Amino acid sequence: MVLTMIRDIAAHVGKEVKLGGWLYNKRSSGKIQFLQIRDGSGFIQGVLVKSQVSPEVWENANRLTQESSLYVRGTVRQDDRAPSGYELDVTDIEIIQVADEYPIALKEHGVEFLMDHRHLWIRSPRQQAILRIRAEIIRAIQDYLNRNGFTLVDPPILTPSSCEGTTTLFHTKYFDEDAYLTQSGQLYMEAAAMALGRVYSFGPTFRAEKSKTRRHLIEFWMIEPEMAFVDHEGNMKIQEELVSHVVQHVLNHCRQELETIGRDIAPLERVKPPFPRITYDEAVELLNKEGFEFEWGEDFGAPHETKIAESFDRPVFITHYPTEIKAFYMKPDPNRPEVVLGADLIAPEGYGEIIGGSQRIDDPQLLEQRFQEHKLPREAYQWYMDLRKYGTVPHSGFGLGLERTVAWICGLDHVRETIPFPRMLNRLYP
Ligand SMILES: NC(=O)C[C@H]([NH3+])C(=O)NS(=O)(=O)OC[C@H]1O[C@@H](n2cnc3c(N)ncnc32)[C@H](O)[C@@H]1O
Ligand SMILES: [Mg+2]
Repeated sequence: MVLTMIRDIAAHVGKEVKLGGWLYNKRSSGKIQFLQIRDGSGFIQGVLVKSQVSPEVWENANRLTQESSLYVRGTVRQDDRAPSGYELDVTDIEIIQVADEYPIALKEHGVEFLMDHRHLWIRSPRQQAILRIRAEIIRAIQDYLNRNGFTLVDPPILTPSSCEGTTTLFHTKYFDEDAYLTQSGQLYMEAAAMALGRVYSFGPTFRAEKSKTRRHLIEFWMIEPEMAFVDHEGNMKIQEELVSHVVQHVLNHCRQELETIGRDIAPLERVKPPFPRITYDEAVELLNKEGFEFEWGEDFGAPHETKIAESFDRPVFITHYPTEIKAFYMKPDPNRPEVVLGADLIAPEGYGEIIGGSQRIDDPQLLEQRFQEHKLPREAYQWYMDLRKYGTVPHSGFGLGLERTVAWICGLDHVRETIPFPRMLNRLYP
């Protein structure tokens, strides 16, 4: 008798197998019970015929409650009517534990209730499907970057300074020094790029954002490629190739999961390079034509990004933002210093910014000037300044927000479903 997993059941048609799993649901028609069993790798229906099993086994089936854990033995039968294509003719049930009354019954629940029970909610088919797509997106990102000469480099989580402004820093003590949870691995990736050429980091980043929106998390995961000798346009080319590769990978490997969550894949099938590029100036003009009263120099909010994206059938780069509203490290356009050589990538369908990136300042004098303008503690950035003194080169990079990318590709309403245990304003549990 082989102990197998539901994902491998096709290899055992006609044979008796043993499965370990949980009872997802059950129904009975008097002399026959239908057990929906899940084992983490999939779902299968177990059919129990009263006349063909011992009274003990039949009684065990009666005792099972939602999410009870069990071993079940039976013969695998191919059945095209079954969602998985197979059924199990059950011969034996060994109960591991009869679960207490399961709080997430198979009916609608409020969001806060589900979030309070996130550690159980992730067992539902929909949440399993989203987490599987998230994992495939991570796999596709690493596949693309590893195949294109990038080296994974891990930046520190505890840092002495800010990267993306000082208003969203998480402060902590580092013995008797002040430290901050990383907002972005970028500055360290710039150092790594001067060593290894093309690098990327993939890890959690932290922003003490007081924003309670469907796109903001307090702890989110970011992929941050950094490339020596790559300019602004080269940076965008890599981004559009990466995002297109990821979407295609999900379409090729996650059809069942996309179906489970009811995702319309037509918008995803249009995600192919090159992506359109629109300058900040052109975007401001578009918004005003569309009835927004938008002033040059302001930053775009979600409604603005949604309206801009509606003019395109795939993700769109907005380039050349005003220098004043962007981070200190962004290289100004030599022909027009009031704008920077950077871009945000805006996803369609109202998902907004999924990537922020730019070419970096490589001139030591200009960087010194920026430290002063942004009132940054100079000593904490001495190492970063050294990169401009010992062989500075043109270089660029970007940060892809994993959860926003998952939300867009899955077509979800809120980023809370994109991460196993979301950290949001007023949510630190479970
Ligand atoms: N290496 C780099 O060049 C990255 C750069 N230092 C950076 O952090 N840019 S970013 O602030 O726009 O954040 C990048 C992306 O990170 C995501 N992001 C940024 N902030 C959040 C929050 N609060 N929640 C979820 N996702 C977030 C979003 O997709 C952004 O486009
Ligand atoms: Mg940004």
